[in-house]
Amino acid sequence: MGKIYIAGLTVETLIGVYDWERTQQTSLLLDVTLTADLNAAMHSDDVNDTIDYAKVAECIVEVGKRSEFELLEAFGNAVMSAVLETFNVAAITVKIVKPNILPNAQTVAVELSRERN
Ligand SMILES: Nc1nc2c(c(=O)[nH]1)N=C([C@H](O)[C@@H](O)CO)CN2
Repeated sequence: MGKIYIAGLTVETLIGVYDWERTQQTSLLLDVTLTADLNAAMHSDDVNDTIDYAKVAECIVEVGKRSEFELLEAFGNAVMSAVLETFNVAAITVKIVKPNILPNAQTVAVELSRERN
């Protein structure tokens, strides 16, 4: 097993509890950790034998484009479902950072994890 990290991925999505948040998309920053078997790629040096982090990033950006959740928790769950359905990963952790939303904090964030059943 190994880990693949994507840090600070910008994802635009409609998200928020309040009416003023639902008139335009918000920029979120995602940190994603994937647990997967990387042994084949370690030996073959072939991107087809691993989890292509560029494709994972594209997948997550697409989830953002088509979703309109209220909570970071629900958006994060949709991200994890999409990645688990599309890629051969054993586990995923997603930290979703929402900047500049509280007057007295730089960021708020939620971190969620799921494993393949
Ligand atoms: N645990 C959470 N708390 C809150 C969320 C959220 O997504 N998860 N969202 C909001 C509002 O949308 C916030 O962005 C502005 O107040 C409030 N609390």
